[in-house]
Amino acid sequence: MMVHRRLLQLAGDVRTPVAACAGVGLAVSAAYVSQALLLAAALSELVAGRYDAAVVLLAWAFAVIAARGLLLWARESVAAWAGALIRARLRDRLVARLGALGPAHLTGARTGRVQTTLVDGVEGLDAYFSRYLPQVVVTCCVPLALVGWLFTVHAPAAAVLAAAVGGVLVVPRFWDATLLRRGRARWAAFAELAADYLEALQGMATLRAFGAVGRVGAKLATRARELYLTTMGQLRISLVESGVSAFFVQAGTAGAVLAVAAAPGDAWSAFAVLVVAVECFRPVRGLSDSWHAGYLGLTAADGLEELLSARPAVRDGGTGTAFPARPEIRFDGVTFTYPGAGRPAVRDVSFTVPAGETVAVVGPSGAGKSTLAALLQRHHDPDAGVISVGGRPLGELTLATLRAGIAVVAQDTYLFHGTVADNLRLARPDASDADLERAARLAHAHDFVAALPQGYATPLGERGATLSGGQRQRLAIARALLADAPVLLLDEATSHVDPRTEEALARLRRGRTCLLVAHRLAVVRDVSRIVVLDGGAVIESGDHATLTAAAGAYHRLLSAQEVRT
Ligand SMILES: Nc1ncnc2c1ncn2[C@@H]1O[C@H](COP(=O)(O)OP(=O)(O)OP(=O)(O)O)[C@@H](O)[C@H]1O
Repeated sequence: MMVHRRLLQLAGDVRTPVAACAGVGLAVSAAYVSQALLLAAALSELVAGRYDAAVVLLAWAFAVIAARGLLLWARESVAAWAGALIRARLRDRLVARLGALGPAHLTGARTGRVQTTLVDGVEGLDAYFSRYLPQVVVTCCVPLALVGWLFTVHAPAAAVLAAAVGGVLVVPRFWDATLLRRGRARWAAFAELAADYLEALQGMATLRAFGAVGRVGAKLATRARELYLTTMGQLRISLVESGVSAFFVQAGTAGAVLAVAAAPGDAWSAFAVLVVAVECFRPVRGLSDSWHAGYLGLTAADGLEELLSARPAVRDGGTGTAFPARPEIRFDGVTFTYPGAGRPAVRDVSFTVPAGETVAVVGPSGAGKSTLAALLQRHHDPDAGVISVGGRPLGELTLATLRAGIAVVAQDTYLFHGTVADNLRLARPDASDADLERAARLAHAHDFVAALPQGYATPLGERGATLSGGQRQRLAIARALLADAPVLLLDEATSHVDPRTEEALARLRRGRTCLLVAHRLAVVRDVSRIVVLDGGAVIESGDHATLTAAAGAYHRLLSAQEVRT
């Protein structure tokens, strides 16, 4: 019986559908038992020569058979309904959990593993909760109830059956720990294989460019073999379990017959023992039939445990729901080290972005620019120092308020597999078609969108694969315009842009407090102040003119880039 602590906890979330499946399962068992006992009673009446009574009992038995047909149909329908409900509830819960964990979790975990949990894990749990767990309930209730009743009819046979039922329920438990261990190994192998496949598909162009397709194919084949070996290991355990169960079922039935032979009673008790010996093991056979459902659920438990017990990088403990209008942004002595990293990514960083103005953070690769952007969005919290908007520390606002107050335009825009309109409405689901067009016009995106085969209703393909980088970025600008957030974060968004995109970006910045992160100084224009970051620390700050005149780090960075270009 594959029951796992975490799966039982999760069952609490889907108590009603699981209880409904178990209820119908018990009703089906009751129908089997009633039919068998009616037949036993009819046979004993026949032996006694009371044919009329036998006919009435047989008629009842046929009625029960018809009712059982209906109950079996109901069991399938309820299992399908419960499965759909369970899948939806679990996915909602897991997706909400992923949302709370944020990008900080996804940089630590392999996307393929998370995807395996969300898709295969949830599918596995559907069958576990809608079929296996209800059958566990039936298996625990029906044999015990039947054997208990049989003690009132034929005590010696009941004692033999009680021992066999005890054996079938208890002895296989000795293999549970091994089964769980092998299940974990199998899930780990399965999730790693899925993650490797996803990575190989996503990086196919790079693999081909470096002639590495064959090598990666060989690695995938090794992984697939590991999965095969762990699956076979688990199946071997299941065969031992099935053998032990089959032994107790056969031995119990034979022992009950021998007990009747040794102490024969009337015809009714003999027939009753025979039918109970069959019926009390029927749920056990049903549980063996659902073995695969139990096994899938058990193996998925670890992936779910990993996801559900992961702690979010930041706590959503704020209560403020009003994002300040035209706020000033302040970084005050901010220090942050990534978990597991040896040294801080940013150290004692202090600067201010005045309300409605733009400040650029520049610096070489690894200087800490993206880390500051991530801290502003509270993907992480600083270890020391405070970041505030409009005088309020970020932690005072709810995460939803904070994120609604900051619009982000990055160099590499993520577009989803939907239409242009769907992607724009990500920023404002209630935006009208006219709103979309207005934002797209301001972002200089309308003309190319209108030229697409279905205009705003054109599907964009995965990650917006059917558009150029510049077109994707203009859609991102339109999205940010629609969001109408008071704070703007431009993360390398000004690099490699054409003049029309630059004009759209300038329009977007107007009136908003903007933090502009840039690697190349040539793209930093029209900003109030430049903060030069190196090795995680602010080494200089000022406007273009003073920094150039100072001939310091900014000057050296500028000269180096001019030489390179
Ligand atoms: N998830 C992470 N875990 C551990 N260390 C990280 C992580 N992300 C970044 N770092 C480290 O933090 C430091 C700052 O990185 P960051 O990405 O902020 O630099 P950057 O200035 O944005 O660089 P680039 O211009 O190349 O994007 C680097 O030393 C980097 O290796």
